[in-house]
Amino acid sequence: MLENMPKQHANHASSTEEGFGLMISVISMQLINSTPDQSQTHIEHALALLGRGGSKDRCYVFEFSKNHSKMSNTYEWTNDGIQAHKPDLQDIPAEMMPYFFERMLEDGQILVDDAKMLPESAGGFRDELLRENIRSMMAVGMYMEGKLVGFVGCDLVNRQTQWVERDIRQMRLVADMIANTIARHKTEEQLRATEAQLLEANAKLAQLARQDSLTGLVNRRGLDECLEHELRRAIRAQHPLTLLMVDVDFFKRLNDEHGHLHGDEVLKAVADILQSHFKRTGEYVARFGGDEFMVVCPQSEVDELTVQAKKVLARVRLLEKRLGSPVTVSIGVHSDIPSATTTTDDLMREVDVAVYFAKQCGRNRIEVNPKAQSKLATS
Ligand SMILES: Nc1nc2c(ncn2[C@@H]2O[C@H](COP(=O)(O)OP(=O)(O)OP(=O)(O)O)[C@@H](O)[C@H]2O)c(=O)[nH]1
Repeated sequence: MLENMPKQHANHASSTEEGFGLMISVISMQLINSTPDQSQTHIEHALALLGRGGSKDRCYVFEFSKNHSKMSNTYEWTNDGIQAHKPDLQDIPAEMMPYFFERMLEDGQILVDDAKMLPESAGGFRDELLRENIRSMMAVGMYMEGKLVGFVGCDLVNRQTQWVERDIRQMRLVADMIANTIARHKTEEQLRATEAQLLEANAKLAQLARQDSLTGLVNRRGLDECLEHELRRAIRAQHPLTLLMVDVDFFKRLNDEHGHLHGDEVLKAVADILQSHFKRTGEYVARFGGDEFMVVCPQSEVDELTVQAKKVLARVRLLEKRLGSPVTVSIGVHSDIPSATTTTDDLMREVDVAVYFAKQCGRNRIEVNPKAQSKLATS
């Protein structure tokens, strides 16, 4: 839109009320539609239009730190041949220009017709203007919710003017529009940040809801979801889905004799052993309940898994050395190439049967569900 306004019209646009009205409506349209990521371009375009329209040499926005102890030049437009100062004007401390900060905070504006005429008390401020060859300058406060947050200003370099009421009025209008735009962008950015934090917190909660806090394994709820997913895949692809149920032997007695904390250590150690054995893509280990674990292995053969399960039995027995109490587990294995009507409950029931056999046959052993053996043998 600004680009559509010819430069010769933009120049001196504010010299008539009509021209100024047009300039304000162009600036307003662009700022209303701008988003936080376009803020730099749109606000600097607004400053350019203000500068060209009012024959200024430099127009800028400064923003104060929260406690008004510092200010930084955040947006700047300079006319052809005029040096830009934005990079040098960052984090300027109030002590460097007490005169300027006091005036701004008290009056909400500063008008300098001739920098050379500034009083001695203007010290650092006057030096800065003269260093930049600025003769006349004007700055008008930007307010958000009644609080001074910065200012919009302009300079004349190597030339001088007598500011009139109309100049101030025009600058105040632009300052209000820019302040509203910055405030809106800040709110939008805060909203986006809050939204991102909420999404992250929700994802974390969802993960926690599926995790067993003692062992860090997937919990029963997570297992149900994963198993459902794997079952559907196995049905579609007609490949075997194998489950191992691992149950610590005489765990109640172990708790009673060595204490609950010791029992927890045993559970964590068994979880670690299982995780280190079943980590092929698609395999996962879950804590099913108190002292029961479930291992889900898609596309694996029973023989292959039985070899792994034997290694697990051996490693669990070795825990006695480290933990000081004898530990063994019983493992039930069930495998099926599921039909369209197979459910996760069917699979769990059958693997439970297998672990029951293992317990009945003396514990510290592996039993494969006979149904799995016969079905796989005939498939
Ligand atoms: N330390 C500890 N104990 C738990 C936890 N969750 C469940 N338990 C205990 O685990 C024990 C499970 O006992 P049972 O189901 O009787 O099984 P078991 O004593 O291992 O007997 P078998 O399975 O027949 O060998 C119960 O005493 C529960 O209180 C836990 O998070 N930590």
